[in-house]
Amino acid sequence: MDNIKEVAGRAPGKLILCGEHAVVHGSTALAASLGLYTQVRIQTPTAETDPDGHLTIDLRDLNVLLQWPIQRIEAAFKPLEEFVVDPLCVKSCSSDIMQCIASLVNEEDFPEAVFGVSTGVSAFLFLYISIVGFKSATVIVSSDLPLGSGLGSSAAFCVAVSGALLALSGALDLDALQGSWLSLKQNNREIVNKWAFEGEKIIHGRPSGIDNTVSAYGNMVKFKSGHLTHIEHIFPIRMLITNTKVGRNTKALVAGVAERASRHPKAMSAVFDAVNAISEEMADIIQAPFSDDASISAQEGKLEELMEMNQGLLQCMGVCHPAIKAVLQTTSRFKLYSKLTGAGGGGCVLTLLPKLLSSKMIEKVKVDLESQGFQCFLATIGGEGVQVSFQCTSA
Ligand SMILES: Nc1ncnc2c1ncn2[C@@H]1O[C@H](COP(=O)(O)OP(=O)(O)O)[C@@H](O)[C@H]1O
Ligand SMILES: C[C@@](O)(CCOP(=O)(O)O)CC(=O)O
Ligand SMILES: [Mg+2]
Repeated sequence: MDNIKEVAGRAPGKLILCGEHAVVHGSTALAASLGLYTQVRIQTPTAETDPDGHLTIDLRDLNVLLQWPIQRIEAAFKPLEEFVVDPLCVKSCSSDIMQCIASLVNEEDFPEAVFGVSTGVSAFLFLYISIVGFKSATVIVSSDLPLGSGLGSSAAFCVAVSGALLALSGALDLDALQGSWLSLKQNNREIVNKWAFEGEKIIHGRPSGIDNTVSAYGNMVKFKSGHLTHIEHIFPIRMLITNTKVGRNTKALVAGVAERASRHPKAMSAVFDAVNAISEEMADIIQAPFSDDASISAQEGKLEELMEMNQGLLQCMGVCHPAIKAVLQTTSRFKLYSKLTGAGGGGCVLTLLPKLLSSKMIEKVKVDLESQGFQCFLATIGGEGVQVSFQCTSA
């Protein structure tokens, strides 16, 4: 019998092509996975390497290392009369559970620069204790994604953590091949996605579920009121991603849009309806057949117009930022169309790069944006969703 020595999970970030924020209020949105991943490695110690039992989490991107004795975690959860550890029974983090988690997290003195880390740590502890219980482990998290920039790092974190923990618990139906990344079966993706959504709730407050869904399933999805439709994405889409490097927090931005919607219910409902129509049209264009460069250019022209309209409506929702406007102005000087992606308020902006745009011109746009202090990159769109891998030792 083999003993699991290390389990890893990895999950991609995402681009929202259309419909962010409105999707929280029931509109359709369109998103694609990104070829940038968050990786979570879980090492299980032996009685010799950790005789007293600890849970250690090493958040490499934030330079934060936390450790709790397992007994301390058990003591924190003692007030809960019934706390069920069951990887197959997905539950929400109740206020009682959150109080126990807060008693552990509040003991930590996070540096000011990593404000926001406590919600990620709380989500991690909730998932860990719910899925594997009061067991020792060292968990190492690292990501290719910029955190808090609209590319779904929170969802990639929750999906990768859930995938790795479910694999460790034995709840996934896998043909374990050591060392290689394993794709999950549909029913396994579903349970990873459900747990990740519960984690994302702790980080976002009121998530739509689109980010964790596209991270779990990969490729391109259309999403509305919790329902996912896979999009056949044969149309070639190239996007330049520009990170304004203005930090922001999704939870606060989502709450701000909800407040605006409660102040102006009729006007905002019209805004959300318009976004719904734009997302539906965009999905149709992406799935429509195309024959030659001329038909591609015609479809790109429509996508550009829809992106411009979506950006205008995001401004109506109050989630733009002067840095985002600076990116829009710069790219429009090159006759390119852009929109913010994710929660806005800073973060990343997408610019559609038409198929016939030369690499020399793309370079010029990048140089201009980077001279203003922004960071530009191209990334592949529509890759694999969550994957797991194992390293075992023979007992
Ligand atoms: N690699 C990571 N390590 C630790 N925490 C992470 C990581 N990725 C995401 N998080 C958590 O997610 C939060 C950022 O989520 P959010 O504000 O939704 O932005 P986004 O999802 O657009 O990156 C961070 O403040 C942190 O709590
Ligand atoms: C604003 C929203 O539509 C997307 C947020 O994405 P991100 O956390 O900024 O990557 C919120 C959601 O759908 O849960
Ligand atoms: Mg997020």
